[in-house]
Amino acid sequence: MEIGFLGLGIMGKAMSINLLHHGFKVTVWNRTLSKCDELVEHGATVGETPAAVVKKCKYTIAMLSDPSAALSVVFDKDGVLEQINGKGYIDMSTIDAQTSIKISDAIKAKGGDFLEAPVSGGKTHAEDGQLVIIAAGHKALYEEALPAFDVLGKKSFFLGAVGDGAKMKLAVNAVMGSMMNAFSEGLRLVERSGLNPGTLLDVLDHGAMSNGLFKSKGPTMLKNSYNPGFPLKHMQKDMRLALALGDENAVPMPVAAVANEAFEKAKSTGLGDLDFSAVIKTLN
Ligand SMILES: NC(=O)C1=CN([C@@H]2O[C@H](COP(=O)(O)OP(=O)(O)OC[C@H]3O[C@@H](n4cnc5c(N)ncnc54)[C@H](OP(=O)(O)O)[C@@H]3O)[C@@H](O)[C@H]2O)C=CC1
Ligand SMILES: O=CCCC(=O)O
Repeated sequence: MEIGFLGLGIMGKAMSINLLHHGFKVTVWNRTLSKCDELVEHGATVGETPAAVVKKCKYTIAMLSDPSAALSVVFDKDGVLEQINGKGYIDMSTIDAQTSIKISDAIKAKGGDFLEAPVSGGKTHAEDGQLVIIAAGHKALYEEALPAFDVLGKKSFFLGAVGDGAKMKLAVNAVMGSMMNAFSEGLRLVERSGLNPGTLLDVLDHGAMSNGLFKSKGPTMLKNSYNPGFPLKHMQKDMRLALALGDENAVPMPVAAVANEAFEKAKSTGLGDLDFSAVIKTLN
């Protein structure tokens, strides 16, 4: 089956290569078109615009940076809406529920089907097909997309109405952003107390807080290496959107609010394009 793929950043590139390696025909588009070249080497075809991709494919996946990018690709000239009649559109970007519903309503009004399917898991999970997919929206489209989701991820959830997947993803990242700040403080505390931060990783790993995040980010943070797996600017976007969701639901989120401030500070000092673990640098 031919799948369209819009957005070849860190995640989109890994995900579309994975689909190609598993025998899917993939037509790609990226705002910076030159990024499609590497995908062509893996067997992809290039569409000149989002509309051209949608026209060619039964369903199209998008993996874009933020709500404004997600809206632009759908609503702008040569965008998804122009060719969506009778087709499926699956937005896997991390965006807020309101944006997702706006996209869904427009697509349905033009005769298309919509599924939101944000993911938990980062670059290496995308490369290894180990993402966790948190879908909501058109159930039949979810079922149709399962062969692709089975390649991209290790587990897929279907939560129901459009917006519910987006909200769940924001809750997951609110926890992750808060954990990263607590972890950073622990590492600095141990270091400044004259202890070996490597030992902290070991102690944590043998206790109740052993987890994949500390295991994957701890060693690179000790090497002061912040090549972006998950860009810090996107984590700050997720914290901002999660806090707005908290506000809508009258949920106090003091821990996430402080974590958001740390990511905001990191962004304002030029760390936005580094991995989100670079937030530890705000503690220098
Ligand atoms: N990295 C990670 O670990 C994870 C990321 N996510 C989420 O996935 C999404 C993508 O993340 P990631 O791949 O890391 O991000 P990147 O910054 O690497 O890629 C962003 C993509 O969005 C495109 N884009 C940005 N603005 C626009 C616009 N106005 N119009 C069209 N395209 C645009 C970029 O195009 P161009 O190349 O032209 O700039 C690029 O293809 C985000 O929502 C992120 O929160 C979810 C789970 C994990
Ligand atoms: O949204 C990004 C999540 C990154 C991860 O789960 O490793």
